[in-house]
Amino acid sequence: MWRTTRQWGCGPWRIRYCCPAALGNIPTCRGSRFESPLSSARSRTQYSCLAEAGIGTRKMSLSFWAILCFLVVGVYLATRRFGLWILETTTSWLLSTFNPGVLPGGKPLSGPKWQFPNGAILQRFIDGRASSESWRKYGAVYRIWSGPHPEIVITTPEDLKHFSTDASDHGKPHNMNLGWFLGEVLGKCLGLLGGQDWRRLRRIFDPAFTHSAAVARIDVVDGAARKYVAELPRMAAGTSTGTSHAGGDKDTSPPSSPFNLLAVEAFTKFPYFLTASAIYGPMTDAEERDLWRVTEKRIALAPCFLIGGPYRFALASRVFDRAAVRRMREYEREWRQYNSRMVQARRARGDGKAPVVTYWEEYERGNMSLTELLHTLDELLMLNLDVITHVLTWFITLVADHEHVKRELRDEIAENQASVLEYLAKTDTHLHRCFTESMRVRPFAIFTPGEFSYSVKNFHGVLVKPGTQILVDVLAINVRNPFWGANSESFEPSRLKNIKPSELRHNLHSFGIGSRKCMGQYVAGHIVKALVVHLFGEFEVQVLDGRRQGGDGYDVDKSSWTPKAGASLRLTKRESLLS
Ligand code: HEM
Repeated sequence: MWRTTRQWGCGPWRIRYCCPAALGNIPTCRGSRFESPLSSARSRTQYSCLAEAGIGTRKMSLSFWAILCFLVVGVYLATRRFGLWILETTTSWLLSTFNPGVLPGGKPLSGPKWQFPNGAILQRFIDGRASSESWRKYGAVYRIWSGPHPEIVITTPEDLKHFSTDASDHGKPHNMNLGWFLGEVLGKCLGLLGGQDWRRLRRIFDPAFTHSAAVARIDVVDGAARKYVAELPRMAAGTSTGTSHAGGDKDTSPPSSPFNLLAVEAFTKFPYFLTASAIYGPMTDAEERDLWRVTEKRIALAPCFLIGGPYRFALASRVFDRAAVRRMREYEREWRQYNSRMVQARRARGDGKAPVVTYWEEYERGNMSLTELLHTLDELLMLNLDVITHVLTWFITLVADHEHVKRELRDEIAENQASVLEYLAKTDTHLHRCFTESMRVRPFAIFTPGEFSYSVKNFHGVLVKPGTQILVDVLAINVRNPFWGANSESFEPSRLKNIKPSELRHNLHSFGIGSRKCMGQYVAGHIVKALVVHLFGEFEVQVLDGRRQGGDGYDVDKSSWTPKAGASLRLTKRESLLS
């Protein structure tokens, strides 16, 4: 029995399901049938009208529900199909209208649409090579988005030259335009600071990485490379790919030659621990193990830097992914403790000259904060782990895969066997040309991290606002640039023989521009070249797997933000070229 009127819907769609009170009677209502306790004709008439009205209402309610369902399903499907498109199109329009990054008097600017949830960050870092190619359609200067921030991409040597004119005064945007999560790990490192703060930190950290400091350590680097290469057969026995060519069950004894290695697996730790020893001085096995343990925690945080969305904001990160924030805080704590322990150990063994001790003293004197120190140490080690591994894996893969280049390198190594240390420091050698050429064709970042000028920049008529981040499309400069000729994509170190360094300034991007050039370039160069010399001096190295059918393509390891060589190599011991 109904005692009250029931209604669904609203406005014209409001339907009375059963309305006895309107007639002053109380019918019993069973299902959709009305049964009246009254028997008069009037009552019957009233009830028959009501019954008709009930049937009409029922029909109406059925059509209403059908239409409503249709609408709901339609909106749902349209949202699924076009919601993202609507969101991205609206956001792109809003951003390019209210935050264009360029001044109205100049040429208009186009570029790829803003993409959910972080602009073009993933395409830029994870799929840089394909993006650089597909974004060519936007012209010589175009705009991409980093979250809500406009970033202007330049692609020609003329614009790079113009951008470099005030390079010494370039600034860096807050947290590289990547948001809160990255800022908590790296926001105060020297590479992300500008102005006086950058100058202050660079003065503190520079001395251990100058050209002369790097040359003074070259014997350490050479000795470590020799030892590492000698250990490779043993290491191969313990890795997933380190199988002896002879086949058979895997055992842990060094494989008989030849044996196979994955380039990324085999050549990650060598440059890492050598860079670490440039900061901490000689390290024990336990210290290396501890460092690698903290590093693994840090590696696990890296995706949160690029995904964007909630990770751009403190509160949203905490709400959306509390576990990631907890892991980040845990890493912070362990990184601080690790460095503090290392300083104590150096002081205890009387090694006051280790750079880490000097850095710590600067912190104790108040010349930099603990956050600046720890973030910069992270930059030197953790952030650059991917960079230097990238360079090394491509250097080895490309040389191994070009017979004439490899032959020339072996001959040169043999000629220089009596003076390897001087050989490693030289820059007018085939070895150095191979190093530069591999960075030319396989840059670690297709788009530079970026920086901004404090003055208006006019690129092909586009007037970029001061303070807007500007990126260089490295592939456009290093490869598509007419300066490099028709076969610019191929790995041909001899092409560098007759090019003056001044000509390379705006036609090659390898270690950055102006006074913000890479601080670790000499140390990194020696490490990478030393390993290559000993590797090719002791082994015949061939690319076993990872070459794409046709052309110069190779498999790429995309497990991190730099696209490292994904090749596996076959190593065969040969008569040593080194004394
Ligand atoms: C062969 C390997 C390396 C290459 C190709 C390389 C390349 C670069 C590039 C292109 C920049 C400029 C980035 C920008 O535009 O903001 C840079 C900056 C920097 N690099 Fe490297 N890098 C390498 C290894 C290293 C290593 C091993 C270290 C650590 C010791 C290091 C420390 C730095 C620092 C501190 C900066 C920031 C400089 C500043 O802003 O003043 N790099 N590097």
